[in-house]
Amino acid sequence: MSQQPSPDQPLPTKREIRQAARRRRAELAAASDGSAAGSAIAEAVLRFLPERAEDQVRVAVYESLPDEPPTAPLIAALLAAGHEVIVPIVLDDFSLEWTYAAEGTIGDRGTVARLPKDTPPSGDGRRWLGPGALSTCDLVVTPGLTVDRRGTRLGQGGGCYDRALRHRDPGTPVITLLHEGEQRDTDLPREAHDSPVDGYVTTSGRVVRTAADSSPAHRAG
Ligand SMILES: Nc1nc2c(c(=O)[nH]1)N(C=O)[C@@H](CNc1ccc(C(=O)N[C@@H](CCC(=O)O)C(=O)O)cc1)CN2
Ligand SMILES: Nc1ncnc2c1ncn2[C@@H]1O[C@H](COP(=O)(O)OP(=O)(O)OP(=O)(O)O)[C@@H](O)[C@H]1O
Repeated sequence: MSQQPSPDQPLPTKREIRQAARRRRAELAAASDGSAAGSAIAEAVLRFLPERAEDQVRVAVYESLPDEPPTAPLIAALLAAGHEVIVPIVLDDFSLEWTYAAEGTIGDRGTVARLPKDTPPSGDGRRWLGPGALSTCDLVVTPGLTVDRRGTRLGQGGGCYDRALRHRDPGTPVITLLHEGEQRDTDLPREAHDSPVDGYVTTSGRVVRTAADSSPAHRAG
């Protein structure tokens, strides 16, 4: 995405950018080869794993919705390599709760159906790991509609990841998955709660590290 702002037009709001990004996502998803995209993402994210990847690492991912860059092959590849994968459930206050992803259960949960707090886990042996589980991860892979060159990420607007990322270890890299073409050349609006990401991976398998930024919002919280 590369809309150039014109000097006499007001800057678009997050809401306007989000609406345009959702429309664009629907078009890109319809034109995308999901199977190639899933493999490209899995390969690229495995390459992004921190150095000690020969050991078991813990990675936070999410279960993708139909228009999103597909995550099922990534989750399967991480599990096959012996890593731990946690995925989020969203609670009614838009905070995220985490549970282990297990092969065979991928995609069978409503990842955006908000659950009342204190809902017991359903399914064999599943347990909640607590919102703080993100602090134990070696890599966090987030959803997002677009990311700019400074690493500002625009999500679905619930603020779920903005809240959740406050729990991560400041040294843990955070990357967003995008369809190729969703990256943004002009700056997104950044608010104090927005936690910039370290990079993004596209459905073409491109790994892009976003510029380090020391603005006050960086690593906020
Ligand atoms: N695949 C995927 N999982 C994800 C996210 C995402 O973007 N993609 N999230 C990224 O943050 C979190 C969920 N974000 C959410 C943001 C808004 C609403 C929401 O407003 N829900 C409405 C109903 C929406 C519907 O049914 O379509 C509601 O509960 O009233 C829910 C979840 C966690 N899991
Ligand atoms: N740490 C927080 N505590 C409370 N509210 C927050 C926090 N972070 C964000 N919010 C609120 O969440 C709402 C959505 O924020 P924003 O538009 O930045 O979402 P987003 O980044 O697109 O969504 P997401 O993080 O779910 O991908 C805003 O009203 C914001 O004030």
